[in-house]
Amino acid sequence: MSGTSSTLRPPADAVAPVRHPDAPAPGEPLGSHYEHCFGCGGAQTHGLNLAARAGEGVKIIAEFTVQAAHQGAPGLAHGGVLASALDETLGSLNWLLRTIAVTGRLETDFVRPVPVDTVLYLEAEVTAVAGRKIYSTATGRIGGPAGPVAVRADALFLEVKVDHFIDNGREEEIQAAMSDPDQLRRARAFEVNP
Ligand SMILES: CCCCC/C=C\C/C=C\C/C=C\C/C=C\CCCC(=O)SCCNC(=O)CCNC(=O)[C@H](O)C(C)(C)COP(=O)(O)OP(=O)(O)OC[C@H]1O[C@@H](n2cnc3c(N)ncnc32)[C@H](O)[C@@H]1OP(=O)(O)O
Repeated sequence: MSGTSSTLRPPADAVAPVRHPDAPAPGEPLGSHYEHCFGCGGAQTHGLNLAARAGEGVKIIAEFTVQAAHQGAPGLAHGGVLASALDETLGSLNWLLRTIAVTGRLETDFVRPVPVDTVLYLEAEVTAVAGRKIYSTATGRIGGPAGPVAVRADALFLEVKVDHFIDNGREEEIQAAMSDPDQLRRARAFEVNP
């Protein structure tokens, strides 16, 4: 069973996404946007350690290897972890638009079980933009980049200002991030007019 709810269908006045001229070149690794990010941060022992790179157009390609710490049923990846991998890949599209956006809605189809040690080959693409709304879609394949689809998702991201994090994040981490020049540099990479 699959399907997408009407809130994830772009409105009639939506426009095609535009890759920002200063976006990372196709093939370029994106690195982590925040070292403590569960999805891409190197400082998270049980995180996904998802490695993403820019694709052509407004596309991202990423890989994630399912670890024993990611199990739900014996020897199988937890569905929430797989949804996180899709969410992280979709979130990485921000690098190509140079926009800061957060997930508003994420709809996931779990098509095939994904065993521990499996490499999930992920691809995400922005399909349309309408004002602050960014519509995107992603797949996760197993057995190789052209293997069968195991998971897929459609999403709506909402553009936000950096204040979204400053106003809502726990004080301790916000202070640490704001006093880290490397973190500020990464945050600026998402802003059109840094
Ligand atoms: C100095 C420190 C800096 C540190 C930062 C460093 C780096 C960060 C930079 C970039 C981050 C980059 C990458 C991140 C990568 C991966 C992470 C994965 C992504 C995530 O994991 S991120 C976490 C999960 N995410 C949230 O934590 C969001 C919580 N949430 C909210 O914060 C609000 O909910 C928000 C902002 C989403 C909306 O709030 P809002 O007030 O701005 O907007 P509003 O409600 O007015 O809606 C406007 C129009 O969107 C429609 N709309 C809204 N929500 C909708 C929904 N859910 N479904 C369908 N339609 C929706 C309305 O219906 C209306 O539509 P219309 O205009 O047609 O009426």
